[in-house]
Amino acid sequence: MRIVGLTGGIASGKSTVSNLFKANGIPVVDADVIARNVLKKGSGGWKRVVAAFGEEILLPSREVDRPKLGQMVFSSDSKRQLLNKLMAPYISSGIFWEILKEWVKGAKVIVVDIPLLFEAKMDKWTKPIVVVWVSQETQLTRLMERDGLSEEDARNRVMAQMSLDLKRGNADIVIDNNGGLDELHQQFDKVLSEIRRPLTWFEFWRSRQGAFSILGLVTSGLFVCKQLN
Ligand SMILES: CC(C)(COP(=O)(O)OP(=O)(O)OC[C@H]1O[C@@H](n2cnc3c(N)ncnc32)[C@H](O)[C@@H]1O)[C@@H](O)C(=O)NCCC(=O)NCCS
Ligand SMILES: Nc1ncnc2c1ncn2[C@@H]1O[C@H](COP(=O)(O)OP(=O)(O)OP(=O)(O)O)[C@@H](O)[C@H]1O
Repeated sequence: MRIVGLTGGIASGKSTVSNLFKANGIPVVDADVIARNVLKKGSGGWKRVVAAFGEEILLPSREVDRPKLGQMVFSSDSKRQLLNKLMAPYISSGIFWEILKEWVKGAKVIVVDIPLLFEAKMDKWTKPIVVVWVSQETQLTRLMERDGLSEEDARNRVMAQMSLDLKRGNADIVIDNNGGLDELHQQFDKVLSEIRRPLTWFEFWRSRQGAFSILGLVTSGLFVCKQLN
């Protein structure tokens, strides 16, 4: 199985690109969706986060007030590190199970959309790594427009992540998303043909089909040995 890493910065266009993958029949594991489930009322992650940050982060419904928690953690490095530490084990195991589900279904190529792929050192598990890159100016403009944030709040969120230029330097494939959607689609078509190229042997053995082939080979090998004895 080929596990493609999709990353970038906040509001650089990862979800826009991952929707294109889905529209082309490639399964996508989305770390933001997994992280949202980790904070669902009553879950293990919710309990740990509420114990650490206090009930002031809860709405009257006792769901986490996400904008309030966001405001807290994106303006304080220590609070953000604490939240990351509490949530990381749940997020990584959630990603693992989602990948396993796709493996069981027999997927040959999957995309994992992880905003903090490099920061969380998960880049070693994915190949190729696709970085959706924009200039900081475009990033701030799109972030402020999409989430209705002030410039200060938008800057805090951008600064909470590794710089997009550094991420670009560690990418196998870069999508420059500063232009319009037409330009993005043109680049995406090239990326799609790149990630659909035939699997390497390593990727094949890691797929469900490969594992069954190994099982078949071992079983027939054992059968032949038994016949010879
Ligand atoms: C702080 C929270 C509650 C704010 O929620 P909100 O709905 O406003 O934002 P949302 O979850 O949609 O995230 C938007 C983007 O923010 C960025 N982001 C989220 N968490 C972090 C973080 N800890 N550090 C840096 N950037 C982050 C990502 O680019 C993400 O795509 C939420 O982001 C959260 O639970 N973060 C911690 C979990 C995490 O690390 N998520 C990233 C998945 S790898
Ligand atoms: N090429 C483009 N032209 C114009 N707008 C775009 C383009 N690509 C993305 N956008 C817009 O920019 C905003 C951010 O894009 P998107 O939500 O895909 O980013 P993201 O990287 O997934 O963000 P997050 O890290 O917050 O999840 C959205 O409002 C989206 O519609």
